[in-house]
Amino acid sequence: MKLLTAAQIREADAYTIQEENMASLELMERAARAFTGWFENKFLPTEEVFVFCGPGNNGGDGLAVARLLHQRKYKVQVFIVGDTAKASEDFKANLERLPEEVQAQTIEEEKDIPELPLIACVVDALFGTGLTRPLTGLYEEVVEQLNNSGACITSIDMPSGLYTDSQTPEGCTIIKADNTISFQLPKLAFFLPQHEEYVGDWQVVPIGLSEQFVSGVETDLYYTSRRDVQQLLKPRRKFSHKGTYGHALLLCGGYGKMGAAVLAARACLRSGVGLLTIQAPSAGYTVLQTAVPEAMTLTDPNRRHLSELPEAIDKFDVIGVGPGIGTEPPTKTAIGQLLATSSHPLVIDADAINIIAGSDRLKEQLPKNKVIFTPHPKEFERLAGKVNNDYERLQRLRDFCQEHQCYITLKGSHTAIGTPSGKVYFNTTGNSGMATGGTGDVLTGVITALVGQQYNLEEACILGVYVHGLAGDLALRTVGDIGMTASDLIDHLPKAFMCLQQPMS
Ligand SMILES: NC(=O)C1=CN([C@@H]2O[C@H](COP(=O)(O)OP(=O)(O)OC[C@H]3O[C@@H](n4cnc5c(N)ncnc54)[C@H](OP(=O)(O)O)[C@@H]3O)[C@@H](O)[C@H]2O)[C@@H](O)CC1
Ligand SMILES: Nc1ncnc2c1ncn2[C@@H]1O[C@H](COP(=O)(O)OP(=O)(O)O)[C@@H](O)[C@H]1O
Ligand SMILES: [K+]
Repeated sequence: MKLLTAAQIREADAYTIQEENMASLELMERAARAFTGWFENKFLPTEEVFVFCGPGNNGGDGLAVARLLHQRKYKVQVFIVGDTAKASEDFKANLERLPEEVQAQTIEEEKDIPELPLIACVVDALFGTGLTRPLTGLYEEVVEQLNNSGACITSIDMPSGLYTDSQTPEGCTIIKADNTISFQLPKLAFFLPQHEEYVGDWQVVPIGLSEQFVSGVETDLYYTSRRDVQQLLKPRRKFSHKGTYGHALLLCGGYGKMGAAVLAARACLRSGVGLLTIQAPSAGYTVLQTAVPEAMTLTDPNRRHLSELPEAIDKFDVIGVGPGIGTEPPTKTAIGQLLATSSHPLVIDADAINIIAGSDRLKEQLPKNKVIFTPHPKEFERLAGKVNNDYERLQRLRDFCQEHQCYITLKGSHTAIGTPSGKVYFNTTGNSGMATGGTGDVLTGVITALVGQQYNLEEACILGVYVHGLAGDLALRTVGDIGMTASDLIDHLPKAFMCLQQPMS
């Protein structure tokens, strides 16, 4: 699914209004109804609701929401901040529609800002996607007081003060929402870790924006929906055999880190690979043969770390390398040989990333359109350099993928997948239970298996990251977030694939 900029969202609104031959006020009413539907499911009508409205259409939404909540028996108070002389037409229309019983006050100076009860329910309708500059003066003061009030804040469309798709200048005041309910499409800002305390939990509610407009609009930013990945999933064929689904090689494990090889291997097998061979330091032989009996095990001549590539490496369809391998000099040499000689797709993780990050020569040797890197942010920084904020990191991700013609899954709460053509896909599955050692090794195994099954590299990244997060979400239901381990993810991979095989309701 596409992510749109604030400017494109404005165009989508205008296009929809024209296409459906309706008044813009009607689209605002739809938005207000969609928001109110979510609100009713979340908060009981016994709640006293304080709606803070700005001068634009976001404020107009707030006024419409206040009216709808009043109709649904909530006790509502409205506060209009600033000068309404400049207010938008739809704001003015909704102000007129506000029933007399709903108290509406104007905040014209600091002393007008109300003191809220200890447990207050606030709707933030100050600014949405039309924000053009940092909040100052009265707006800044209101937002600061709301943030300090301890109120439960729900933002309409955007937390007020946060830029939709570019870096908000340093030190600006922004609403710290508990929930953000966004219209039709999530906004780029929601996917960036630096905005966690402002956006809170976000959800999207549909308002029927023109599908024709959205399908025609140009963007290189996407987020993955269940529907997107279901379309990628390949059925297994009746007359297929293990040779149909690829022979993967994992170069993983080291003395004291043989578990990384076990996790990657078990995840690879649970993701549909036909055959799996692991090459690991000889100290791992018994461990691997015992823990992963389905895999074949080759031993490196070195007892403790990887020092050689296997013979006949060409027979493999894909090679996953990195988890647990360390950065000893013979391992560095082996990684250099791999990059120089391998004609296969490579899934490169962990210490293999660190080794390449430390050598410009190795970076130059990266085979084009054959490599997937799976770094966490620290590994990415080693590979691509330091950045000052999440927007810079995103740009660096695109630049690196384009320069080296590679794929990168930059791991995190919303893993960002960069492609050689400069596209970025944000993942939408996963949870904080996955923030535990070994879950990255699992991802390496999953993606390696998918490449082995002839998914192209872009598909393997998108599907692999999604199903890995989905396994985490399914594990959440059985073991919760605190007790979740990487092995739980592996155990839930089969169920995750089964979920994707179910038709969407
Ligand atoms: N379009 C539609 O049909 C639909 C839109 N919808 C809703 O509308 C929202 C977008 O509405 P919007 O474009 O009116 O922008 P909004 O966020 O209310 O703010 C703009 C106003 O604020 C002002 N301003 C900006 N920055 C400022 C600052 N720092 N400090 C002070 N003032 C500042 C700016 O005036 P300026 O001074 O820049 O001329 C202008 O007056 C969107 O998020 C969604 O909620 C839905 O109802 C669906 C249908
Ligand atoms: N808060 C979170 N929400 C969703 N996914 C997460 C979260 N924290 C970590 N993950 C996922 O868990 C994995 C962690 O990988 P990584 O840091 O490489 O772990 P390790 O090196 O221990 O295997 C990544 O796939 C990441 O996206
Ligand atoms: K808002």
